[in-house]
Amino acid sequence: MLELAGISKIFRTCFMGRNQKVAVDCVSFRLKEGEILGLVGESGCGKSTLGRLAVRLLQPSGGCIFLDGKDVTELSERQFREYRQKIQIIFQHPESALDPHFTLMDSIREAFNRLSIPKSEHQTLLEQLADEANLPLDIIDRYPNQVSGGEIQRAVLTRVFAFKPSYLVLDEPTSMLDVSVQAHILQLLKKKAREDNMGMLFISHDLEVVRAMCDRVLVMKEGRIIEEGTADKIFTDPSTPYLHKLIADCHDTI
Ligand SMILES: Nc1ncnc2c1ncn2[C@@H]1O[C@H](COP(=O)(O)OP(=O)(O)OP(=O)(O)O)[C@@H](O)[C@H]1O
Repeated sequence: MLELAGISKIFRTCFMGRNQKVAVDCVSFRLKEGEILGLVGESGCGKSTLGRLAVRLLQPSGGCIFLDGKDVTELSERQFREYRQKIQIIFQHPESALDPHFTLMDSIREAFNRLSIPKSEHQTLLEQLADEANLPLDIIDRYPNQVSGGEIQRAVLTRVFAFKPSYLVLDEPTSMLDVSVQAHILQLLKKKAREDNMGMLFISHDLEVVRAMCDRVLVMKEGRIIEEGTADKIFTDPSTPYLHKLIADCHDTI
């Protein structure tokens, strides 16, 4: 279980930190292994900040993060290293996750090396992971600028799957991809959640996708969670005007 308890993030935004922005305001939720939890809300409400807090890319201003029962909030970067593999994040712009000077294979191999996987096992493991992520092996020696956005995202997934994470934060993972590639990657993620019991925090503007993907949904407004429920309940019976408007705006853009 990944648990965030009363998590806040305040950004100090000008000289001497005199201006401040409360991006996340005392948010609590639990994510079970194998569960896909959606996070929706208007632009700027704090979704990405919350995702980054969950994987400790940002240090919270208050509250606690528990990973499988262990309080990891105050662990140093070195102490957190053993947990880092358990919780991974995938961003909207896949190219930002890969070094442009590395081939796709170099980036994947770097994960194998971090995991101290013997060289003799690299090829078999690569074939297995690339197959899962639908990454064609004939493009593996190319650089990120020589492949499509969908192929980069598949390479990112191959790399991330190598860590066998228990939890994955997905921050708009397919919004830059065309619709057919998007559908394949979403299917793949759902299969992974179910078969490998991976818990996923799925951040998206696309409420249709959230409805199709998620078991439960959190609705965020101005740094707080204002509504929470099963995907069916949230979308068929929204209880706040804010969520009504989000749903209506989403239909208008389709
Ligand atoms: N490093 C930062 N310094 C100062 N303010 C920040 C920083 N990062 C985010 N913010 C502010 O915190 C608020 C929440 O930002 P965040 O990116 O989490 O929103 P979001 O819901 O993910 O938005 P979007 O859907 O547009 O990506 C915004 O007002 C943003 O301007």
